Amino acid sequence: MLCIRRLYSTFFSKKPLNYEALALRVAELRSFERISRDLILDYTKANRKLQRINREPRGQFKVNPTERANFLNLKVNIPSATLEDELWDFLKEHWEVCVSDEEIVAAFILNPNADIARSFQIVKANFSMPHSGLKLLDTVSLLLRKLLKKNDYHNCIGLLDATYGSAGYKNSQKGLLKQHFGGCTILISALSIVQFCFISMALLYYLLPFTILSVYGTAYGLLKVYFSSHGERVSWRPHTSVIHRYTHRHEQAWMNRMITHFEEHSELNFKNYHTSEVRHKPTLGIFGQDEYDMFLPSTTSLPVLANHARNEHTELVAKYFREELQKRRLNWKILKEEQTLLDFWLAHGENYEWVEPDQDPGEMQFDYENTRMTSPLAIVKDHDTPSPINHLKAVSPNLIICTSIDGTIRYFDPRINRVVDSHSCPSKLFAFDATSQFVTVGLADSQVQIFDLRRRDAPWQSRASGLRYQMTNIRSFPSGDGFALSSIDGRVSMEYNDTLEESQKRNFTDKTETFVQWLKDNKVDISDKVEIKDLRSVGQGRALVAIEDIASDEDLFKLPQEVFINATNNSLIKEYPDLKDKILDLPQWEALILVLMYEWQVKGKDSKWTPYFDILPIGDSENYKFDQLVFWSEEEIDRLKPSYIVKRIGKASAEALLQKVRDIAASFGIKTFENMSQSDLHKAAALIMSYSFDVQIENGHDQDEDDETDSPDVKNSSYIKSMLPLADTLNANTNHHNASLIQDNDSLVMRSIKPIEKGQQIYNTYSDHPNAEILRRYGYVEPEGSTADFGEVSLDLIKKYFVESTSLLATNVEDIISILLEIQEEEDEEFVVDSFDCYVSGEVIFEMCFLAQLLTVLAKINDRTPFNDESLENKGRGIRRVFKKCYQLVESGKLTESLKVNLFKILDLRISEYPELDETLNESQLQTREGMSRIVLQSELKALRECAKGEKLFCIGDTNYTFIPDEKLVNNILKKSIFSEAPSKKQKV
Ligand SMILES: C[S@@+](CC[C@H](N)C(=O)[O-])C[C@H]1O[C@@H](n2cnc3c(N)ncnc32)[C@H](O)[C@@H]1O
Repeated sequence: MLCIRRLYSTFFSKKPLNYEALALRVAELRSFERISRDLILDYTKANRKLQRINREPRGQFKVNPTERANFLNLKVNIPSATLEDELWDFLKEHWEVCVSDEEIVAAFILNPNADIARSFQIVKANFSMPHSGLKLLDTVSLLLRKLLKKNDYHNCIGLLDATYGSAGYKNSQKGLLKQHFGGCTILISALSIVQFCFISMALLYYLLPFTILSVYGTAYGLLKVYFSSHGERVSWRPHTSVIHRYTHRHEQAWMNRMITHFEEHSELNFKNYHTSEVRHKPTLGIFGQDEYDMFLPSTTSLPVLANHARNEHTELVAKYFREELQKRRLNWKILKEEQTLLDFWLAHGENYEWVEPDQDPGEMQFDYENTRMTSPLAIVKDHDTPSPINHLKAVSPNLIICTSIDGTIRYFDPRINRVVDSHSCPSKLFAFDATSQFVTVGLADSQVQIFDLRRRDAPWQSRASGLRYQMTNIRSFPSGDGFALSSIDGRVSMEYNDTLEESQKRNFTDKTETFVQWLKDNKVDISDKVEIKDLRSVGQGRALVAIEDIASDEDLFKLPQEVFINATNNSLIKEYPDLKDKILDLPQWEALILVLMYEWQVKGKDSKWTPYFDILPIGDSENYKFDQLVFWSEEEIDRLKPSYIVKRIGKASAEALLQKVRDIAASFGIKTFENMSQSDLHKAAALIMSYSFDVQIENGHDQDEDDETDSPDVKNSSYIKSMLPLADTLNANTNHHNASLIQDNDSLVMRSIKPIEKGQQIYNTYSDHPNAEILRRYGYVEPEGSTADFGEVSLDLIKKYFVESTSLLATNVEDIISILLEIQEEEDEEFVVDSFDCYVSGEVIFEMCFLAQLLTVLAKINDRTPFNDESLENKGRGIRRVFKKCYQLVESGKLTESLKVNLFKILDLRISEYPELDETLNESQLQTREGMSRIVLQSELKALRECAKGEKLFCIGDTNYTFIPDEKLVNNILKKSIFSEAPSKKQKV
């Protein structure tokens, strides 16, 4: 028997198997009495085997398919479709046997070549066959699975309707239920009758309904629990009966599978759902609100995913599913863990990988942390002193970016488990976010750096954030074109990733507009003829420009006292009235630095002057320009040599002043005032130096004289050092000065002092300073030269000249100078100073002529009667006589001929100390520190050369000096013995 069965089971598929052989075997089959299921199964296998052979490339028959079909007139290559048709015909011939056997049905439908309609037909027929006992193969499920693989949801649902959802099936299920119900009732009744034997009839009468009810009640409860679909994508709508749930349980199970499949294959799974829907919703409330608690994204909100183009088909299928679920009393529901993920996502940002549909989000987080804990080698191995990771984000399956507080950013490739790139930021890194294009980090000092992922070696942008305090978080906009920043004080700033230039421009203009509005809100009256313009392109920051022609003496704006910041108008004394006297007792500088620091640093954004600070270099990084000499490095300062400005920078006195301010602030006992940073103090001091005004208290505006060091206290001054918004927006230029600040009762008015044409800049004056001093105080230079430019000749150079060029010895010269200093004291005349100005007008300060005249005459006297070895007392006597004679000489409008020669030589000596200067500097060079140094040197050199021309050297004031021979003066002086004490008349007698 076994032998016959084996024979039957390989009747068709035995070797050799080809089309001719199979056809012969089928013909042979006609003679069989009864066709067994094994034979049908074998035929199916053989037929499919031939189809498979067709698909395989063949070694020997490398001919094209049409030729192959007729090779040697043999039917060696019958198309699969023909074979499949033949198989179908064969099955139909033996339909009854086929459809009653799941194995045959499965063999037919599982082949890739099987036609769906035929599969459908055969499965449906198989399903409708009455079955006794357990089915070994669920052909419906097999076909459903196959259809799902092809994403053929319509046929899936069609098959479901025709099988598990069909009325016949449901009725059969109901029948089954009834049978169970009947069976149970009989069983309970039988048990009750048995009980009857032991208890009284009356008791049975009461007990029977109770027993029946409790049995059915328990059964119902169990069924309900069993069919309440936990953890599935679809669930029964409320109030769906247990009977319905029971009869439709396969339908529900398959709908669940189909939807999960659809979501995963259409990339509509939960991860993508977040990115499409949730970000538009302010709360999570939309989930679980009603029974249709999961919405599929609409066409417009569907995410555009790189590899899964969204298409209308997806939309239609989604709609179709919704309708089908409704029909079946089913809901598409959110899963608990997804809700958790959603919370997690909202709190931590997206891009956390959603690996499996039922993955625990907590685990995902853990996994990432694990990445750092379990793979430290990969992450830190190329760093000697690794700092712990403070942020981490996966921007793609191939790239995880992690950062450390020390400013390191590392790029980790999870595929190879290695850090593939890393770089460092200049300071501590507090906040981070990344998109597929940009990495944005928040650093110390409110700096933000944005890196383009394609070029990570240098930041794409570095900028100051809009926030003052330490950043806590950064979140990139979903659109990727900007980010939101938060800081520890609870502020949030929104910023755009536009190009640096665009963003700076926007920031700059926004700040100016806010400032102008603030001025108007504070009753600052501004003429319509002026406007604040952006002149950064020419290195002048903000500036006031005429937008209409302006006549002389026109008011350009009027500032009420309320907008000034000074010792009497500030929040510090308003909030701490007890400090008022203390502050007024301070010198001007100390007082203003303190009140300014309080407004800027302690009050911060709560200060009334915030919009003003936002346009000052201290608050506007785009207008950040602290080029005053105190900010220059030693090397930069060296470029200013031989200008004597290098000796007057005043770094040490600035430090001392700031230390004093610090001590005073500490004595105030204000906690928030104790942590002033040195760099902020420097900025405040530099700001006051270049932006403050000295406002006269009684008699009008008194422009700042040199009060940097010894100013009296505020209370006893005739002026008060003040910050004047808008007035300090005006730049200055000694050549183009066209407006001045004038006191007008309680207000200050900026008034034009000459006609100003439309488009011209309005220039105030910062007093008449040469370029070197303008640079020291204000950090800029006038490229065409200041009208007040001068070069300088030092006392040391004059001494050196006389020692090297005359008979005077160095010690003698020193004695002469010390005696002259005494005379200077006695006579209250100042002619021995550290350096002498030589103006660009060609004039020199007269004191220089006078000193040189004295030394010239003394040298001539020394030629005749050397006095080097005389006692100091004797020298003093002689030098006093020379002083007197020279004084008389210059008073009579005369100088000696040798003085003229010596003065030219001294000037030449000074000029020779300057390097050769290349005259040509382009616009951008002019704005660099190097360029400005050169301008300073050029300005000084020009002044010295003008003087050396001699045209105005001896026209000092109203006097045009004439020259006499030196001998004449010397003879006159030496008429007496000048270095020995003249005997008194009494003694003579
Ligand atoms: C009182 S503020 C004038 C307003 C300033 N431009 C601004 O944007 O805030 C003085 C500062 O302006 C700049 N400044 C003034 N006059 C200038 C000029 N003629 N050329 C270049 N910069 C000038 C210097 O940086 C100086 O420290």
